[in-house]
Amino acid sequence: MNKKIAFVGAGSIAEAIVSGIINAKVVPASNLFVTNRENTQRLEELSARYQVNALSDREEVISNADIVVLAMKPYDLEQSLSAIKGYLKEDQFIISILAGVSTERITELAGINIPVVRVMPNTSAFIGFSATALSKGKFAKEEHLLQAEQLFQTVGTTVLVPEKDMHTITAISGSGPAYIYYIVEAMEKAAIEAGLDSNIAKELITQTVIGAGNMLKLSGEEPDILRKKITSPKGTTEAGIEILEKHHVQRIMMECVKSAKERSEELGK
Ligand SMILES: NC(=O)C1=CN([C@@H]2O[C@H](COP(=O)(O)OP(=O)(O)OC[C@H]3O[C@@H](n4cnc5c(N)ncnc54)[C@H](OP(=O)(O)O)[C@@H]3O)[C@@H](O)[C@H]2O)C=CC1
Ligand SMILES: O=C(O)[C@@H]1CCC=N1
Repeated sequence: MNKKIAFVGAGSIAEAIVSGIINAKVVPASNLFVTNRENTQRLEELSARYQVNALSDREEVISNADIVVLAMKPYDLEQSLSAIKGYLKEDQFIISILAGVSTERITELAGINIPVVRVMPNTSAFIGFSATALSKGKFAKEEHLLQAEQLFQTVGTTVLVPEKDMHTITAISGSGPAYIYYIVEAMEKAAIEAGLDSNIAKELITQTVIGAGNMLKLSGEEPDILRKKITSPKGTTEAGIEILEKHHVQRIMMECVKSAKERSEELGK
């Protein structure tokens, strides 16, 4: 892709995407520009690690870009856009990865009819395994959506969705890896508490998660069927799942997603 891409925000998700794009060799590092608010040490770090153009000069970063990726926290958006809006042009387009914030709000803050594509990736972009959802705003055309999709296909799988679904998607696949890590943390603690060597525990648990993920993707079977195949009558899994059922863990997970979705809605206000 022969486009210059500017990241405004140089945090964990910006790095995951930059790393994924560079590994996929679709956009050369020399076409990637990164800026942030004040942390120059972070910019130096990214420049050394990925050979991208990591610069404090926002004007240089924005005015040379074809695509501007907004990657700051939602509550920093207003201040950030007011600092860069003077350099934005209608022949560029914005990709926003901010949780909760609508394309309409971004256009309003940008103050020009610039195309905006809203994207929700996750940090697995770092290794090319993001699950990314995209939707286009009022001024975005199919070509913008297609370019954004092509870009995010380099860091994982993509789906096109109506913007109204973005809050739910943010709660499911944007935050989703964190829920899995949370469970992994607990499994590791239990294994170590039971006397297992921590490296052995980590290796077994990581491979278990990878295996379960690949089974979901490749076996064509529903998760409850896969689970039942592991659960022998009066066996170990049954004993474990009984505790999860007793504590209503599925219902708690549903509440977790609902709460994350509600937070996404709040962030957009
Ligand atoms: N982390 C994740 O898994 C995901 C995050 N997102 C979304 O991505 C966004 C970023 O998240 P994350 O990477 O975790 O956040 P981080 O806190 O890691 O990074 C935020 C970045 O924004 C920069 N920033 C803040 N204010 C400004 C400003 N005025 N101008 C330019 N840059 C600014 C910060 O710079 P400085 O350090 O100099 O202050 C920092 O580099 C959020 O909106 C989040 O909703 C979406 C999907 C997944
Ligand atoms: O926690 C957050 O708000 C962001 C959005 C999705 C993942 N991290």
